[in-house]
Amino acid sequence: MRLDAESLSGARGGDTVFSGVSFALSRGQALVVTGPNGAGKTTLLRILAGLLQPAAGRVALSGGGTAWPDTASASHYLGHLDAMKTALSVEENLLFWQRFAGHARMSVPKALETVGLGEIGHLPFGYLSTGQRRRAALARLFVSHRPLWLLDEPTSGLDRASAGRLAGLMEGHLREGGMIVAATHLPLGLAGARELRMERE
Ligand SMILES: Nc1ncnc2c1ncn2[C@@H]1O[C@H](COP(=O)(O)OP(=O)(O)OP(=O)(O)O)[C@@H](O)[C@H]1O
Repeated sequence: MRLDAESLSGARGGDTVFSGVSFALSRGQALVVTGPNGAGKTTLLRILAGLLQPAAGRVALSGGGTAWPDTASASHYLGHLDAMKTALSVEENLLFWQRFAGHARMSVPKALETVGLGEIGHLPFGYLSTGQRRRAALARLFVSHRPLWLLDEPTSGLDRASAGRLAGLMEGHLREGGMIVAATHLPLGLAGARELRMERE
């Protein structure tokens, strides 16, 4: 499987945010996207996820077969917001995501253990601390399999131990042949990841 971004431009509100972004990613590879606030990292991730149209250029996923014909179907997109309902329990939220995304992988309790939240699946999501919310959102990556992880500031709100745990989980995904594009202001601890530095236009 291979992800190709060719001469991508991104625009928001009619203004060009970035242009001429090209990269290729194969199984087992990660790209870390860095740059100042407003450089277009989130815009790029949303284009890769199929949530925004590029202003120019194209995104192509090859080798995904009928299960993963494009990046929208092949990816987990983890944005700034945790995309969880505060009134539902953590488990209920994750069950929803598992049914929605399909390709069930781990059970919800197992995914919660994986992110170190084994004890609190029964709590309403709204009761969780900032870092616990982020970890619960990260559990979405494990309840359903998607080969491409698109992660926007994945360590935001995480303590050092949780960030280290996430680095290990991301490396596990790469070892299994997955791909990761992650926007970040902080080092993610991903050995061998390439960097795409974005600047404000
Ligand atoms: N919905 C929108 N309408 C108009 N402009 C937008 C919209 N969303 C983002 N922008 C603008 O697009 C530019 C790029 O924003 P983006 O969120 O992609 O940057 P970023 O690199 O992810 O920043 P940060 O590091 O702060 O998360 C910014 O100037 C922002 O104000």
